[in-house]
Amino acid sequence: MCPVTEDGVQYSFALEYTGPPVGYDIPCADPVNINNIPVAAVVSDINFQKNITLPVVKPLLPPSDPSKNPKSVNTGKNLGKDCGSEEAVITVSPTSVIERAVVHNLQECVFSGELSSSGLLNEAGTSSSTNSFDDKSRDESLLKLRVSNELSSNRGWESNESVLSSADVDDEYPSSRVSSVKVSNNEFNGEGRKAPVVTFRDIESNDGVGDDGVGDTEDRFGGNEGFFEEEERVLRIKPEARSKGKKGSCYRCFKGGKFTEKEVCLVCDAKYCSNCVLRAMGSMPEGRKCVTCIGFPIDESKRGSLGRCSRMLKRLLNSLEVRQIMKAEKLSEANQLPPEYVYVNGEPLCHEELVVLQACSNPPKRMKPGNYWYDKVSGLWGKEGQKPSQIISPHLNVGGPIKANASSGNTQVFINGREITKVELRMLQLAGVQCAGNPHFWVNEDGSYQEEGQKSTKGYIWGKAGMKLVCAFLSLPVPSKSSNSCGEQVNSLISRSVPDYLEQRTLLKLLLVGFSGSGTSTIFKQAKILYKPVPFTEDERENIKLTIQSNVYGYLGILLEGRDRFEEESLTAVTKEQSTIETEHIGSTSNTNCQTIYSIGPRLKVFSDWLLKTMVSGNLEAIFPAATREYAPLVEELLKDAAIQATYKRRNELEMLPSVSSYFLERLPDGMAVDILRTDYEPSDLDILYAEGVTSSNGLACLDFSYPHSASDDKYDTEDQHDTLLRYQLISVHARGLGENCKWLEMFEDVGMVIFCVAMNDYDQFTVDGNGLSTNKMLQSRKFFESIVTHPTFEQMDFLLILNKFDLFEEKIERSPLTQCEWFDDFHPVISRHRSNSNSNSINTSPSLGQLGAHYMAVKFKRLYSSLTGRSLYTSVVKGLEPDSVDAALKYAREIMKWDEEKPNFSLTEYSMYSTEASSYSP
Ligand SMILES: Nc1nc2c(ncn2[C@@H]2O[C@H](COP(=O)(O)OP(=O)(O)OP(=O)(O)O)[C@@H](O)[C@H]2O)c(=O)[nH]1
Ligand SMILES: [Ca+2]
Repeated sequence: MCPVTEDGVQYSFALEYTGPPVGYDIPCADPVNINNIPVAAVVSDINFQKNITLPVVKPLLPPSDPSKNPKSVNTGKNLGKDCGSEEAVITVSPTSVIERAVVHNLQECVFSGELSSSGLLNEAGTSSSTNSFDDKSRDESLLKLRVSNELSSNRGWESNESVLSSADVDDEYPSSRVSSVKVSNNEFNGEGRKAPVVTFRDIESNDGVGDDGVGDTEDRFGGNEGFFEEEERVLRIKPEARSKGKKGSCYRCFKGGKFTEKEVCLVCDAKYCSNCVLRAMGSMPEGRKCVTCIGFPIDESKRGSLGRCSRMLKRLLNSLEVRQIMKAEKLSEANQLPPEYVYVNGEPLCHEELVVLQACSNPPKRMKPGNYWYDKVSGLWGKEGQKPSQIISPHLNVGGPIKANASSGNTQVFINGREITKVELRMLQLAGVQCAGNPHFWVNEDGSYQEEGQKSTKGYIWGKAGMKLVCAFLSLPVPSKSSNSCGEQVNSLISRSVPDYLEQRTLLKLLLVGFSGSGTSTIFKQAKILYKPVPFTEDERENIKLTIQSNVYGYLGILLEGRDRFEEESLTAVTKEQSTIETEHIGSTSNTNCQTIYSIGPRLKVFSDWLLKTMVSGNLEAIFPAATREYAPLVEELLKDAAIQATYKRRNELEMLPSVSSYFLERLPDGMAVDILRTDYEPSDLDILYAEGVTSSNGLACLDFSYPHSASDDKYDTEDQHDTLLRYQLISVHARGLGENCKWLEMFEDVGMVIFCVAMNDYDQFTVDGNGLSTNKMLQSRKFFESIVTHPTFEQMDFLLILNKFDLFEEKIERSPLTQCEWFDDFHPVISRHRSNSNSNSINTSPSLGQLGAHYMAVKFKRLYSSLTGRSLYTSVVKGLEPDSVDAALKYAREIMKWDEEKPNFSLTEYSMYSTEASSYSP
C-alpha cells in the first residue's frame, strides 16, 4: 500500500514530498474526515460468533496547522467523494438525522476494505514506520478523534438510531456491531514515546454490549466503565455541525448572516441566532451545547471560553440563570480537560497525574491540551519546544523524565539536563551567572544553583536585585512566592503563564516611554482606568492612599516654606516702613510683635517648624503614616489657617509646588485637602489619576488589557469580534529605568510599537542636567527621543509620538512664545483673520495658536524622525488628564499596528498622510 520507489524509499501521506519530481504516478488519496465515520454509531442485534476478528483500521493522522479549525482539514466532501457518495452531512438540529445513504456508503468504505485499497487508511500500512507523524499531528488528531465507545449516551445519535439501524445497514454490515473504538498506546517513535492509535476493540471484550435490540441504548451501554483499561484511552466522535443554510446563517432557522450575533455550541460549533439559541440549547445543563451535544466533550479550542458568558445570553436570560449555566459549563464532568490530552515530557497523563498537577500548591495556569515539559527539580514548566512559562510546584510525579531538547534550546548551556533557550541564557547572564564553557547547571526550586559535579552552591539565580524585573521583561517566570519589589504589576506579568497559542500569537506589546515629567504615568493610569474593569486592587488603593497623603504633606511643606518666606518678606517690608517712621519719630518699637497676614500662632509655628525640619531631613516617610493619626487635627488647623490660605493664593510664586497639587488642595469648598489626610480617606480613580508617584516607583509598569468593544467599532469588520480577543500589553518604562545609553531597551525587542511621550509645555522649562548645566527640557526630551528611535533594538519599529499636556501648552503659548526653545525658533505663525478660508467645512475653525503650535511641533518631530530613520512618525496630540483623549491615542496605536499587518497594501505617502491627519487636535 505504501508506494515504494526503486531505491526502497517509502512515501507516506503525512509527509510532504520535497524531493525531485518522480517519473511515475503516485497514488493519490484524499484525506478522510474521521469524525464523519460513524463507525461507532450503531449497534444492531445481530448475533456474532465469538472470536470474530475484525479488521484493525488505524486512522490517517493528517498533519495540520493548529491555527486552522481542525474541521477544515478534513471535509466531508473529500470523504464523500472518496466513497463515491454525496457529501456527508451531519446536522445537529434535534429533528435532523444522519443521511442514510451517506452512512451506508461510509460503512461500506470503512469495512469493505475499499478504504485500505484506496489508501485512505494508509496509516495502517505504515504503522511500522510511524515516524512519519510528528507530535503535532498526533495532537491534532487526538483532538479530532472523538471516537466514542458510548455514543449511545448522545441523544443526537439516539434520535438517529431508528434510521441508522434499519435493517439494510445492519444486515449487510455486521461490523456496525462494533460500538467502541479504543485507543491503545503503541510505541510511537524511536524515542519510546507512547502514542495513541485508534484501533477497533475486539468484539469479545464488549460485554457491555447486549443483544437486546434497537432503541434500548441506555441499558446496552450501562457497563461502559469496564471498557477503560489501563493502557487504553477511549475517545469519542463528537458531532460536527454543518448548516444547511447559507454561510454564516443560523443553524436552526437558516436566517441571518455572518454578522448576526450568534451563540456557538461548545461541542459541534453550531451557531444559533438569538431567536433559536434557547430552543437549540435548552436548559444548558452543561453550558452552551446543543441539546444533542450534551454529554459530549467540548471542542478543546473552545476551552478558553468556558464560563465566559456572551452578551447575547446575558440579554436572553436573567443573571441568576446565566451564572448557573456558566458554573455548569465550568464544572460539569463532560467539560473537564481529559488527562490524556496533556503530555508532560512526552508522556500522556493519567487521571491521577492530572489531579496531582492541578491540585498542587502552584499548578500550571490555564492548562490546555498539548505537550509540556516539566523540570521536576526546579519546577520550571513550559510548552514543548518553548522557553519556560511558569515555575510550578517541583517534585511532582507526573510525566516522563525531561529531555535535553524539551525547550528546543540551542545554547549548549544546560539546566537540570535541559538545554536552555537563548532568552534564558540572557537571563542567566544578567543574573551574573558564569556561562562560559557550556556549563551544565543544577538549579533547585529556590533558585540556588551549582555546576554539575560540584558540591557548592554558587548563588541564587532569582536572588539578585532586579532579577524579577529582568525576568518580567524577558517574559520568563520567577518562583511565585517571591513577590515584592516589583509589586502587583510585574507579578501579574509573571503569573501570566504563557497562554495558549492563540493568545500568545495575539499578545501585542506597546512600549510607553517618555522623558521624566512627560506624563507617561498619567497615560498609563488612564489606560488602566479605561480598560480594566477593576483598575486598582484594594492593596493598590491602600498604597496609593499613603502616596497621596505623603504627597499632600509634601505640598503642605512647600506651602509652609512659602509662608515663612512671605512672612519674612512682608516683615522686612514692614520693618523698612517702620524704620522710616522711626527716623522720623524718635522712640522705637520692637518689630518682633509685628503680625502680617502670613503669620501663624505660636503653637502652629512650633508644629510647622517641626514638620519642615522633618521633611528637610527626609524623615517624613519614616514617621508617616503614623503622623497622620497623631497630627491630623494640627494639620487640619494649619491648612485652614488664614496665613496658609493667603500663601496658597500666591502659589504661582512657589516653584516647587506642582500644578497637580491644586487638584488635591482645592478639593473641598473651603479649600485644602483636609479629608485626604484622614485615615479613612479612600482615593477615587480620579485622585489616583492625578496622584504623582503612584505607578512607577520602580520605573516599570505593565498592563494587560484588551480594547473594549465599542459601538463605533461596529462599522469596521468585527468578524467574530476578533478584535476584542486580541490581547494587548502596555508597558510603561521611565527614561531613568532604561539605564545608561538605554541599555535595557533591548529587553523590549518584542514590542509591537513604541509610544513616545513628550510634554508640550516643556518648551520653556529648564532643568539642571548632570553636568550642572541648565538645559531646555524640550531639548532633553528630543535627545532622549533620538537615542530611542535610533536604538538598534527598534530598527523598523513603528513609533507613535504623543504630544502631551496640550491643555497646559495651549494656555502657556498665549503668554510664553514657543521660540523660547531654540529648536522652535522658526515658529512664526501667521495669525490671520482669513485663515479660516483654508477650512472650507466651517467658518469658525480657525486654529488657535495652541493648535498651530502643536502642528508645528509635530512636524518638527516628524522631520527629525524621518531624517534619522527614513520612515514616518505617527503623532497624536493628547491631554493626559482627559480619558477620551488618551483613549483616542491608544486606539490610534492599535490602528497603526493593524496597518502594519497590511503594510504592503499601503504606500508610504498614504501612511504619512494618515499620520498627519490623525495628529489632529484634541477637542
Ligand atoms: N495639565 C496636565 N497635566 C498633566 C497631563 N499629563 C500629565 N500631567 C501631570 O504632569 C505630571 C507628570 O506626569 P506623570 O504622568 O507623573 O509624568 P511621568 O512621565 O511619570 O514623569 P515623572 O514625573 O518623572 O514621574 C503629573 O502631575 C500629571 O498629573 C496633561 O495632559 N495635562
Ligand atoms: Ca510621575
